[in-house]
Amino acid sequence: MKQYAIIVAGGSGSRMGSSVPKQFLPLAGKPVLVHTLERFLTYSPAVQIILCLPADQLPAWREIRKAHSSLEAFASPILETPGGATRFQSVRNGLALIEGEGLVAVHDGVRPLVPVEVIAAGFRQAETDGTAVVAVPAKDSIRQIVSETENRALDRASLRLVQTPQTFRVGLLKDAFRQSESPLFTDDASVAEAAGFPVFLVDGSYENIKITTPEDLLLAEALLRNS
Ligand SMILES: Nc1ccn([C@@H]2O[C@H](COP(=O)(O)OP(=O)(O)OP(=O)(O)O)[C@@H](O)[C@H]2O)c(=O)n1
Ligand SMILES: C[C@](O)(CO)[C@H](O)COP(=O)(O)O
Repeated sequence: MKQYAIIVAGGSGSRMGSSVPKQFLPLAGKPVLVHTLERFLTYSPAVQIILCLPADQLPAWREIRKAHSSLEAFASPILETPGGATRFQSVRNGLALIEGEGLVAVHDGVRPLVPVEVIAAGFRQAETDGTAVVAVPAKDSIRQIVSETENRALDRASLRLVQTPQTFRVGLLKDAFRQSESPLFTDDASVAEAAGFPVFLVDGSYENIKITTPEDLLLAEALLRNS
C-alpha cells in the first residue's frame, strides 16, 4: 500500500516564546524539522511527505530545504501546503492532497527524535487494523482536578501518554476529518474516535519527545549526543 506522511509544522510555537517558529530552531546543527524529515527518509525514501507550514513561513522553509540536500533523497518531492489556524485544520489541508487509498502517518514536525522502528510499527499496525496510535505508559503519578478544591489520584496503569505518528488507512482518516472541529480534538486519534473508529495503540518511545518549551531543546540535544 502507498504510504504517506503528513508532517504538521503549521504552528507558531507560542509556548516556546521564540520569534523563530520552533520547528525551524537549530538542534544539533540542523533545524528541528529537518531532523524529523530525515527520520522518515531513513524509514523509507518511498514515503510521500506532505508538509503543512504556516503560510508566511514558506519562503523560510524553502531556504532551509535548499540548504539541506539530504531531503532530495525522497523518491517524490515533498508536497507543501499552508497550515490552518489549528492542528486539526492543518491535518485537513494535508489530507486534501492525498488522492486514492493507502496509509497515512500524521506526525508532529516538532518530534524530531521519533525512532524509525516506531514509524515502521505504526504503518504495520495501521495496515492490519486501520488505526495505529503511538503511546507510552505514564511514569509519574497522575491526579485529576475535580474542582478548585478537590483532586483525586488516577490509576496510572490504565493511562497512556499519546505521541505521534498516528497512522491510519487514508479513507478512514478522511471520513473522520469530515466532522466539524471540536476543542476536544487534541490529536488525530481523538478525531477518529469521535467518528466511531476504534483506536489501536502501538508502543512509542520515551525519546520521542515533543519540542514544546525551551528545556525540551536541551533534552533533545542531550539525547542526540548520546544516540
Ligand atoms: N495550526 C497548527 C498548530 C500546530 N501545528 C503543528 O502541530 C504540532 C504540535 O503542536 P504544538 O506543539 O502545539 O505546536 P504549536 O501550535 O506551534 O505550539 P504552541 O501550542 O506552543 O503555540 C506542531 O508540529 C505544530 O507545528 C500545525 O501544524 N498547525
Ligand atoms: C498530537 C500530540 O502531539 C499528541 O501528544 C499532542 O496532542 C499535540 O498537542 P499540542 O497541544 O498541539 O501540543
